[in-house]
Amino acid sequence: MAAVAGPTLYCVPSVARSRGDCGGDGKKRRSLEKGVSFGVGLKCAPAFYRWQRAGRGNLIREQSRISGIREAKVGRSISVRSAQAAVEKDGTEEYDAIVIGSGMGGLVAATQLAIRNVKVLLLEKYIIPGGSSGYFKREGYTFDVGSSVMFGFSEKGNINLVTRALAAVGRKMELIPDPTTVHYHLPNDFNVQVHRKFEDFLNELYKRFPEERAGIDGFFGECWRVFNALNALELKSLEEPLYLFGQFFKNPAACLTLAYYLPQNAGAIARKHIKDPELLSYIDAECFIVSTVDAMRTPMINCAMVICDRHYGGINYPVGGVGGIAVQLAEGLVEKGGQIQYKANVKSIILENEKAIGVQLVNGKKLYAKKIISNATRWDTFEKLLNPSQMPERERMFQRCYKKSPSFFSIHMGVKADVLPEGTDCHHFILEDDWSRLQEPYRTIFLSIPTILDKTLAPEGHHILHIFTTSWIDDFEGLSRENYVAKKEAIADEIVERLEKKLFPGLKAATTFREAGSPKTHRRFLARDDGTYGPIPAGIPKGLLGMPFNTTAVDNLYCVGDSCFPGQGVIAVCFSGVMCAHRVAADLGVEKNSPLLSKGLSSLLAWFRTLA
Ligand SMILES: NC(=O)c1ccc[n+]([C@@H]2O[C@H](COP(=O)([O-])OP(=O)(O)OC[C@H]3O[C@@H](n4cnc5c(N)ncnc54)[C@H](O)[C@@H]3O)[C@@H](O)[C@H]2O)c1
Ligand SMILES: CC(C)=CCC/C(C)=C/C=C/C(C)=C/C=C/C(C)=C/C=C/C=C(C)/C=C/C=C(C)/C=C/C=C(\C)CCC=C(C)C
Repeated sequence: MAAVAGPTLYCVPSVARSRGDCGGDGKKRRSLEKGVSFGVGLKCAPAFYRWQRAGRGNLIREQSRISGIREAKVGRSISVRSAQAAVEKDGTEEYDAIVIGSGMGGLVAATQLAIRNVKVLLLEKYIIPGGSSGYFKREGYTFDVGSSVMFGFSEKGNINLVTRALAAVGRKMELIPDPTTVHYHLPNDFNVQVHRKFEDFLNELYKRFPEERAGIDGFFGECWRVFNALNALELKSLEEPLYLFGQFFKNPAACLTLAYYLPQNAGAIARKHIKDPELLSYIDAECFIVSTVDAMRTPMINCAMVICDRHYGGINYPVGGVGGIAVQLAEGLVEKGGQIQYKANVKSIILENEKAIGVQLVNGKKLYAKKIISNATRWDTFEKLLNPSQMPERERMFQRCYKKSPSFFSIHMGVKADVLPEGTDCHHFILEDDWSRLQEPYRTIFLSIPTILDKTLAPEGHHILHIFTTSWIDDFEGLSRENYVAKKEAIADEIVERLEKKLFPGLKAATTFREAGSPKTHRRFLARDDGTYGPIPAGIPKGLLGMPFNTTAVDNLYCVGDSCFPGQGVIAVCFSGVMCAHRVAADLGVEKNSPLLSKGLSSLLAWFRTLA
C-alpha cells in the first residue's frame, strides 16, 4: 500500500506555481494521496512532473529510480542525503503523536519526541519542510523564504536552541559568522551598526548619545541580567512541575530573576534608564524587528534574549541557506525512527468525547494518535481544524489578548554584484523619514543580502536581495488576477526606488531577477491565517504572562509554534518545540510525570494568564 518518498531537492515554488496552488486539492494530488505518500522532493521540477505523470503502477518504479539519487544540494554548498519519508501502513495504525505542520516548531517537537523513542508522524501540507524557514530556488538563486538572521545558532551556552535541535538528531551545519547583525538606517542620519562585539556596538550608541551613557549601560545591563538567567537554565517545559521545581531548586536566583521579568516589557524598563526620545525610538526599532510592535508591547525576556544572543553566540548563517536547517531536521527525524508525510493537508482534528484522537486529511484519510500537536497557528487550529463555534474559553481569552500581526510583502531579487558598494553589510533596516511611522505598513524596509556571507547562493558575479516590509492582507483582497499582479509590481517598484535612493544607486538597472510575494502568498504557501507573521498583543501586555504554553483546553491536543510561549522567531519556536515535546513525553509516560502536580500547575498558569 505504501510508497516511500526519497530524495531531496526541488525547484519548489515553480512546481507549486505551475500547479496553481501549493496546497490545492487538484485531481493529480488526490490520486497521489490515494496510493502514495508523497515525500521530500525530487531533484528538480522536470523529475517531479515525470513522477506525477507516471501511471499509478509506474509511480513505485519511478520512485525507486529517483530514490537512487542519494545526493542533492541545497544552495550549491551543503549536501543533503535523501530523506526516507513516511511509510503509511494503513489508516488504522495508531501513533503516539501526530504533528501537524513542519515549521521549525513542528520539526523540533517531532525530533525531540523521536529521540525519546516516541512513535511520531509529522504531516506537512507542502512538499518540503520548514514553513517560514524553508527555501526556494529560481534561476540559479537559492532564496530563504523568510528571515536570514539566525539567533540561537552558535556553539556557546544553553540557549543555542537551533544548534541543539540539530545536534539532538546528530546533525551539525557549517556556519559563517556574521560580523554585523543589522545595519540600521534611521531618521535624521542616525546610522547604527550592531557589531558582533558588544563593546563596539555600545561605542556607536555612546558616540551618538554621550549624555545617555549611564542610561545605555543601565538598560543593556538589565538585558544581560535576563539573558544570563536564561542561559543558566536547562530549557524544558515550564508546564512540567517536576522539571520546574527542580530548576528552582538548582538555580533559584536565575528562576527568580526570570519570574521577576516575566510580566515586564522592554519599553517600560528602557524608560527607567533612558530619557532621550531618539534613543527610546531606537529601542522601539530594535523591538519592532523581533516582535513587529514597539518596545512598550515587547516582553522584556524576548527583547533581552535577542539583544544579547547576537553578541554572546553571535549571528551565524548556515552554508547553503536557512532552508538547510529544516531539511537536516527532517532527515534526522526519519533517521531517529520518526515519519514524515508531505502533501498531507490536514483538514480537521478528530475529537471523541471532547478529546483529540486523530486527524483527517483533505483526501478523507484518517490517522490516529494518542497525542495531536498542531504547528498551525492557534487561529488556524481553533477556527479551521476544529469547529470555531466550540472554541474553548481559554482560546477565546487568547484571541482577546492577542491579535494577528500584519503579514509581509516580500521581494526576492537577483542583482549584479557590482551594484553593492564594497563593505556592504548583510542585513539592513531602513526607516527614512519619521519615527512615528515605524509601525505603518510599507514604511520600514528589512533587507538581507545573504550572499554577502555565502556566495554559493547565487550565480557568480551576483547577489541575492531579500527585501520585506509589513503589509496587511486586506490590501490585496478582491482584486482581479491582473490587478493583483500589477499592484504587487507597483509596490515592489516603489520599494526598489527607495533603496536606490538610500543605499544602492543603479539598483533597478542591475536587477536580473525579481519576484514579489504579498500577504496572500504567505497565506497560500505557509498556510497561516491572513498570512500573519504571528501573534501581537492587543493592548499593553504583561510581558509574557498572557502567552499560552503548549497544552490546550482540548484533552490530548497541544499547540506548538509562534502562537505559543514565547512567540515569534525561529529560536522562540524552537523553544516552543522543546517545551511541547517534553510536556507530551511526560503525558505519554516517557518522561517523569506527576499528574496531580501537573493539574495544579496548569490551573495556576491558567490563573496567571487571566492577570495578563
Ligand atoms: N514569515 C516569515 O517571514 C518568517 C521567516 C522565517 C522565520 N520565521 C519565523 O518562523 C516562525 C514560525 O514558525 P512555526 O514553526 O510557528 O510555523 P511555520 O508557519 O513556519 O510552519 C507551519 C507549517 O505548518 C504547515 N501546516 C499548516 N497547516 C497545516 C495543515 N492543516 N496540514 C498540514 N500542514 C500544515 C505549513 O505548511 C508550514 O510548513 C515565525 O514566528 C517567524 O518568526 C518567519
Ligand atoms: C512558570 C512560570 C510562570 C514562571 C517561572 C519563572 C521561570 C523559570 C521562567 C522561565 C522562562 C523562560 C525559560 C523563558 C524563555 C524564553 C525564551 C527562550 C525566549 C526566546 C525568545 C526569542 C525571540 C522572541 C526571538 C525572536 C527573533 C525574531 C523574531 C527574529 C526576527 C528576525 C528578523 C525579522 C530579521 C530582521 C532582518 C533584517 C533586519 C533584515
